[in-house]
Amino acid sequence: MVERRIPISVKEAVMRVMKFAKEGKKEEVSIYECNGRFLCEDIVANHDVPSFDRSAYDGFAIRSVDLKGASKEKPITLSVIDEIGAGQVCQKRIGEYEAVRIMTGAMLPSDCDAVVMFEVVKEGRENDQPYIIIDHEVGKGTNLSFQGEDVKKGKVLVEKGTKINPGIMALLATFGYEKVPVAKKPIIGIFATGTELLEVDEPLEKGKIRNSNAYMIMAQIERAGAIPVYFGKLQDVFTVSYEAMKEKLASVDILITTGGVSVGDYDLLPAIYKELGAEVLFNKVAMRPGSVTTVAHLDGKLLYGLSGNPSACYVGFEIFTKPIIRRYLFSSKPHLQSAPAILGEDFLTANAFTRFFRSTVSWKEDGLHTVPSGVDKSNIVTSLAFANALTILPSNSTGYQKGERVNVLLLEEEEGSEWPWN
Ligand SMILES: Nc1nc2c(c(=O)[nH]1)N[C@H]1C(S)=C(S)[C@@H](COP(=O)(O)OP(=O)(O)OC[C@H]3O[C@@H](n4cnc5c(N)ncnc54)[C@H](O)[C@@H]3O)O[C@H]1N2
Ligand code: MOO
Ligand SMILES: [Mg+2]
Repeated sequence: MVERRIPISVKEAVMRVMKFAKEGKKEEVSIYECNGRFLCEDIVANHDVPSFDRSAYDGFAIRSVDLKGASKEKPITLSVIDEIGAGQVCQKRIGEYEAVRIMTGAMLPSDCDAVVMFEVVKEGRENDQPYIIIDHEVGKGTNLSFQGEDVKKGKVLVEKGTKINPGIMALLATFGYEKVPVAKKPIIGIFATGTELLEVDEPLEKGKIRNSNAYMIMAQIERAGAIPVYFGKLQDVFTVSYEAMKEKLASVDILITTGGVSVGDYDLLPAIYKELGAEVLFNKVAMRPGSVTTVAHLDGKLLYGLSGNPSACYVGFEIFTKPIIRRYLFSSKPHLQSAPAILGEDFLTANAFTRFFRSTVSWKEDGLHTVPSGVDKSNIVTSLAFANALTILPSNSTGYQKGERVNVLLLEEEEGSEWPWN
């Protein structure tokens, strides 16, 4: 008699996996190599930005008090006693009715409190001494960029676990991070199991298929921020598969297999977990696709038995493996980001299990819309190419109608969610 498996809810299954979530190791990499990596420490402003008051325009630094009462009828003349470009510092004292020619970004001389742009003054020269005539009052602080206006020292700017993007690169450089503290990428091993599998360079044969899961999972691992190591495919032969898994487990942080987790005669993973002495966290989840997803635990390492069916394999990874990788990368929002969306098509079949249909979401005037990205069956591979979301349809007996509000999990969004399963 075949083993009867009792399905547990997706939420329960994710909770069981997340009990093993931990922050990974840290390393420092050159700023040249950190784009796309995940910060393992918060980035805190270690000084004010800007760190001095500076001119926001090309013009003249003045003392606003000198221009009190200036008007068209009563213009005021200031003697220009120095000139500074960005990076230069004025060494002179600026006295009554004196000004300094100043360029954008240059430090405001300490005796001045405002800048007037070139465009609004009249320039002249007498006895080789330049002067300016101004016909209006200028308020204190005009045309300045103030110390700390951008950010004040001590502020937490970017939290650990955030993926470094071009804007964060600018912050790292601003605060002098020549070396950047990032999470070490976990190493995820992959075996594709199945006697029917051909490698990508092999011609098709009767009864055989090309192994697509390994390449898909490698790309999903990279998208999650980890390093995939593909150990090749395994025939459905117990001793060979067992020995190979046992050997490679030592060299990885997580081991993924695809296929062989259901109840078929050649589904060997349940017996392999037993022989390895691994604790199986679950082997049936009330979800489709991916109901056979199995996760086991051995000596601090997780073993993922993802389904052989491509769509089930894909979804199993995104729901159960990605958050473990993201926690490893220090994220406090490790799960896929969830968002409300409007169902773009009827989905009228009853669901005994929660359904995650591979979807294409797009913005319209009234919000995010979701439509299937292809046929909704777990053995389908083509729908995956166009999926940028998984639409969650909780189990019900009536199905769902076009226009209904649903939740989607966004596959490409960098910022995840803390817990999308409530
Ligand atoms: N009696 C039952 N049969 C099945 C059940 C069940 O509950 N009772 N569950 C079904 C569900 S649901 C799924 S999903 C599949 C899961 O099968 P396995 O995870 O055991 O995977 P395999 O049997 O090895 O393969 C399934 C399918 O996927 C193809 N495959 C396998 N590896 C790859 C690969 N690397 N690239 C592309 N395609 C692959 C394989 O050829 C099979 O067609 O079980 C149902 N059966
Ligand atoms: O695990 Mo299966 O994907 O539910 O079709
Ligand atoms: Mg099977």
